[in-house]
Amino acid sequence: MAALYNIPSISSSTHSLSLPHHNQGCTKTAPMAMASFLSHLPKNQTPFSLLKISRTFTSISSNPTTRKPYRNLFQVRAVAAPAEAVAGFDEMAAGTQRKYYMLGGKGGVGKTSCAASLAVKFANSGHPTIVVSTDPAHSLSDSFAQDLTGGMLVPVQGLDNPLFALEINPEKAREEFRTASQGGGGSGGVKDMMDSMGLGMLVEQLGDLKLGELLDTPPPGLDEALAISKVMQFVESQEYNMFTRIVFDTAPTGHTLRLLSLPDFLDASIGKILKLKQKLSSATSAIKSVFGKEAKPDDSSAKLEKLKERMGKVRDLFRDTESTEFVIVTIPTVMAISESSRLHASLEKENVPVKRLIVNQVLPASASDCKFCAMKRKDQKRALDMIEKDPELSGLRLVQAPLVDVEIRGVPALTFMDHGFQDKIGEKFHRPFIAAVHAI
Ligand SMILES: Nc1ncnc2c1ncn2[C@@H]1O[C@H](COP(=O)(O)OP(=O)(O)OP(=O)(O)O)[C@@H](O)[C@H]1O
Repeated sequence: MAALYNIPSISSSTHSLSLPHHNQGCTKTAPMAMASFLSHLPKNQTPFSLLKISRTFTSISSNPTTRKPYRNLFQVRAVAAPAEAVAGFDEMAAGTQRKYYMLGGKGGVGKTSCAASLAVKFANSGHPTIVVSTDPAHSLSDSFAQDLTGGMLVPVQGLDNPLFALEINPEKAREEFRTASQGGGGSGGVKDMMDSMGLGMLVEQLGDLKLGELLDTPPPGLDEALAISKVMQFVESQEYNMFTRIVFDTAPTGHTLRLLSLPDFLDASIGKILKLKQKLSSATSAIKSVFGKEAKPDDSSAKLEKLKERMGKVRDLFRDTESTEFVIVTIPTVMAISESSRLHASLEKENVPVKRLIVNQVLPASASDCKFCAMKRKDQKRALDMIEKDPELSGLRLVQAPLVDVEIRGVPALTFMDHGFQDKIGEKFHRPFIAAVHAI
């Protein structure tokens, strides 16, 4: 368990983090993020139309030698109308109380990019933040252009304030379930022993469900629920109480819905497993006493009970209106909006608080008026009108994010995306947005 989440220790008195490697400090690695960002630019090409990147990087190369902190070396600026480019995220960054944000929606709509962008926004607003991907198909590493696959919290490079990221390995979470279900001296052990005595058939007869199948195929959503429960365990500890924003990049819609129904499913299935274990263990004790063997204590039932309890906590977290908000991410297409509407209905049914809808990849008005763009914009407009009429979605606060013509990777790009977010309230739909990343 400890190996699975090798979390760096935190000195709460100084609010600084003891990092696993001395050179991973948040303020020292902006050039790496920038270098990584720049590595995606085509050679000898003026960068993309939406980003103008200053090529004056002399200070970047000198810093590793001088070891001066990189604080404020880079700024991402909205060149067009910065005053109006107020991020729709601002409201979410307000307040000092700890908040959990779960971002979810249809596959590929930009959940990870928005979760990463939101986390950067929180950190830049002074919130020590943790962003966790619980989506079994991770892309948070790609989004931050950093390797986050090590099963430990990694400081995100290029920020002044603490932002830590983590991708949770679903295979390890599943393994944890198998271990808890089978347990030392549990059904597996019992079956092996009884097999060795030629009594394996008895185990089959005692089983009132296909135990093997259940153990080998954990219920859908369990890996993600376990991941969330893990994060809850450590962030609830004293050591982590400085973190005031926890952002979850969750798996696509279907998975989320299964996750929400999981605690009830587990109540039923764990109940069955426990019943079966009881039958097996009393049969085994009787057989062992006949053969004069000592019965080994079985702690797997306690583990299963614990698992059930942890899943219950995840269920409660999702429904906690005080501290939690589920943010639906969508794109302006009829299909995505229809799915978001269904997702909202299901979340409401499950009493999960939803206040906001992020509409990502909205075509900016500045995009050239080629036939394709004009058609696309018309199409998007139709989809956005659909939101206004949709009984599930019309009541949500709408945050729009522009479609950008660069791949969103690394902190500067994610910050740029944050500046591009606009609140629909008081805004005319479609605003040109141009950002410049400057090395000062
Ligand atoms: N506003 C945007 N403009 C341009 N590209 C974007 C935008 N948002 C996301 N993308 C790109 O779309 C792709 C998918 O984004 P992302 O991984 O964030 O989606 P996702 O919903 O998390 O996907 P999955 O469901 O596979 O986890 C990425 O290549 C990302 O860079």
